[in-house]
Amino acid sequence: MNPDICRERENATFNTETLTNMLDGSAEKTRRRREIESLVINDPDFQHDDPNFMSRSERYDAAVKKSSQMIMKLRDYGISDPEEIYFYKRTARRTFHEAFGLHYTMFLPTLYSQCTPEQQKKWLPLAENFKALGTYAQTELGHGTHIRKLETTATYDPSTQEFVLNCPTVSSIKWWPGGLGKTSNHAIVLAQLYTLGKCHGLHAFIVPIRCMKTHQPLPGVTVGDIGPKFGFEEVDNGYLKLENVRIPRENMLMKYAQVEPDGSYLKPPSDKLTYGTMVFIRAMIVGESARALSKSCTIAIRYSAVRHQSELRPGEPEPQILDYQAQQYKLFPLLAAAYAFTFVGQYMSDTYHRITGHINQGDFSQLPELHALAAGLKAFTTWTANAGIEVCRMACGGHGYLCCSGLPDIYVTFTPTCTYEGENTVMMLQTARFLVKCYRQAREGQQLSGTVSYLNEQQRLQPQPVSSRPTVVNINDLASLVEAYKLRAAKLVEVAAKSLQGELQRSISQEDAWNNSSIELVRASDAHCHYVVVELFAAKLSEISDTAVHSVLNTLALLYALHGITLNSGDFLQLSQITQRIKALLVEIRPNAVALVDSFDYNDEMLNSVLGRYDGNVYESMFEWAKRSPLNRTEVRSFIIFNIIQKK
Ligand SMILES: CCCCCCCC(=O)SCCNC(=O)CCNC(=O)[C@H](O)C(C)(C)COP(=O)(O)OP(=O)(O)OC[C@H]1O[C@@H](n2cnc3c(N)ncnc32)[C@H](O)[C@@H]1OP(=O)(O)O
Ligand SMILES: Cc1cc2nc3c(=O)[nH]c(=O)nc-3n(C[C@H](O)[C@H](O)[C@H](O)COP(=O)(O)OP(=O)(O)OC[C@H]3O[C@@H](n4cnc5c(N)ncnc54)[C@H](O)[C@@H]3O)c2cc1C
Repeated sequence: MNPDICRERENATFNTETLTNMLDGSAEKTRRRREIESLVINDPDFQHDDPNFMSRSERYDAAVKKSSQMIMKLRDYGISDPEEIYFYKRTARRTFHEAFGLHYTMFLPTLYSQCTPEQQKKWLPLAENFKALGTYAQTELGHGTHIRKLETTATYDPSTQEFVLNCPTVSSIKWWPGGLGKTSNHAIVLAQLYTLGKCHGLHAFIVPIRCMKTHQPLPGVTVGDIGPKFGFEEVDNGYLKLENVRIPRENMLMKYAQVEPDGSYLKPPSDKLTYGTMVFIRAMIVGESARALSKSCTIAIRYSAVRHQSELRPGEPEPQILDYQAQQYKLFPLLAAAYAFTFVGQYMSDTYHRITGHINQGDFSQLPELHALAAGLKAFTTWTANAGIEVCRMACGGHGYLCCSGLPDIYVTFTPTCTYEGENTVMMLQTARFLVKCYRQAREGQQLSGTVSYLNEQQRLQPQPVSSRPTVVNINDLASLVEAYKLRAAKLVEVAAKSLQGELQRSISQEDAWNNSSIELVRASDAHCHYVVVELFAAKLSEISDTAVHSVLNTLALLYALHGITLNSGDFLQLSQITQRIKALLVEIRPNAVALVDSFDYNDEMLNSVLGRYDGNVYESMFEWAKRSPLNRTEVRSFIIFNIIQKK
């Protein structure tokens, strides 16, 4: 064990196991999680070579094999709890995506949430036993964001009681769905529904695309892989062109909307229920932001504890780079954000399941807030985590640029979360749409609830416009900082609403007024989400009984809130002493930095990082990893180089 990293652990002021148990929910949950992870770690079937040493085809083949093995092994172990399945898979997957990922994350959840009981009876056994292997085909070459303009059509033929699916233009070809290119034999296809000559907008259909016996594309189906990407190399994101493909009427997902045998259309209680799977994934991505950022911080902080470089005081030994204030200022606010997002991810998942429970009982009243919250927090946390992973990589110097550091793979796998499941800017605008509506309701005296109730508070403090009220902050008191973030959010929502109002008074259209206020609208959503994160971090602290853990997390929460003020100082009164306070907090966190990342409890296999190894033996491991590179399997035949030199 590297002596530096041993010393770091000896210096910690709290018990990492206590914090790990808190993050897991209990000591028993930690035990069970580790037990499941060890099933993978000790399984020779999962000890394979680094995908970075493989071609794209080899990576895809390995991913399919691993997906298949996981299915069999989970069955053999009798593991069926979704959270336990997740622990098993994320250990086996390491940083990479699963070949059957979309089947689990979107195909199955769509069947669960949008099939009638009869349809579930038919499709769930097929899907749960992987006879029907599916994906979610919504995006087209011409449209990803603006889904009301998707062009694929599903036209009802009452004479045969079938839908005829077509991609009428090149821009209507389905493009991007994960697992579509080679793996899936079915797809949930989002298409414009036409019946009795009328268009009823976007609906979901189960479309067989490959023969379940031969796996060959079915008649009228052109399908394939879209080619190499920035990352996701083991995933066959694909294209799908449908030409007069006929499916039975019963293949339209009819839990909410129906087409009768005669073609008559029965509308859903809300036309946004078709969008439900997207809200689910957005809500789950918030937790993925926390995991990607916490893994990156684990790697960068452990490495920074064992890396010695440069000279802090002449004549003294080279210090650990973690002792540089600049390195702490890079990493510790990200460590704080990783904890903040861990708590927000738990809150978002709980909120999603609570509200969808109400929706399943027919109460749709909280759907708008759920959509706005999931959209905003998905954008806010992925933008922060995306940038943070790169800061962690660069904080590791040259070795961070090596694939064996794990950071390039974390980055290229995580970065599309800023785009997929709702491009972040578009999501922030969706949240703004909800905030402006709530602001107007508050001004009319309506009582708001949930995460926007602060807009009522600010109205009561009238007549001073929010924007004119000074932000007085007690920088040592988290409650005071939460208030500052609340006031900032209220201020920026008011600024955005007034910008819209001003535009409208110039008698331009609502749409142009909206577009001309987009900067203020996005900033208002960003401020709202930032307030929600700070508020949830503070609320979590009140649940912690262990004083040592409470103290170290309180320090992180103060750092997260104060650092956020310096990043947005234009929105707060710049408090000159904040920087001094941040410096003092960095010093306070320094002895606990390694223990804080240890508490995330990522085993080496899952971390997949030579720099972030638990034992800190970085250099020896880097050398061993490099020697395994395929390029080192053979010596370059000298005459090749010799001939090149000769030709000069
Ligand atoms: C491991 C995981 C791998 C995942 C891989 C990635 C998978 C994917 O990427 S799948 C494809 C994802 N694609 C998307 O997310 C598309 C993003 N675009 C959209 O969601 C929509 O086009 C959107 C929201 C931008 C605009 O939708 P549109 O129908 O035009 O609505 P819009 O006119 O803006 O608003 C109308 C109303 O609908 C509401 N609304 C919009 N979307 C939703 C929703 N999902 N749920 C509830 N309400 C919604 C709005 O709040 C608004 O309400 P109100 O009128 O009360 O203000
Ligand atoms: C790795 C990966 C996996 C994917 N998997 C799937 C999948 O499994 N199934 C699936 O259906 N799709 C999938 N997608 C597609 C993904 O959902 C879309 O790429 C995403 O919704 C963004 O849409 P777009 O590509 O059309 O971007 P665009 O909307 O064209 O975005 C381009 C730019 O236009 C801006 N913009 C667009 N509209 C507005 C607006 N109203 N106001 C202001 N600015 C705007 C955006 O902010 C952005 O800057 C995947 C994509 C990736 C990268």
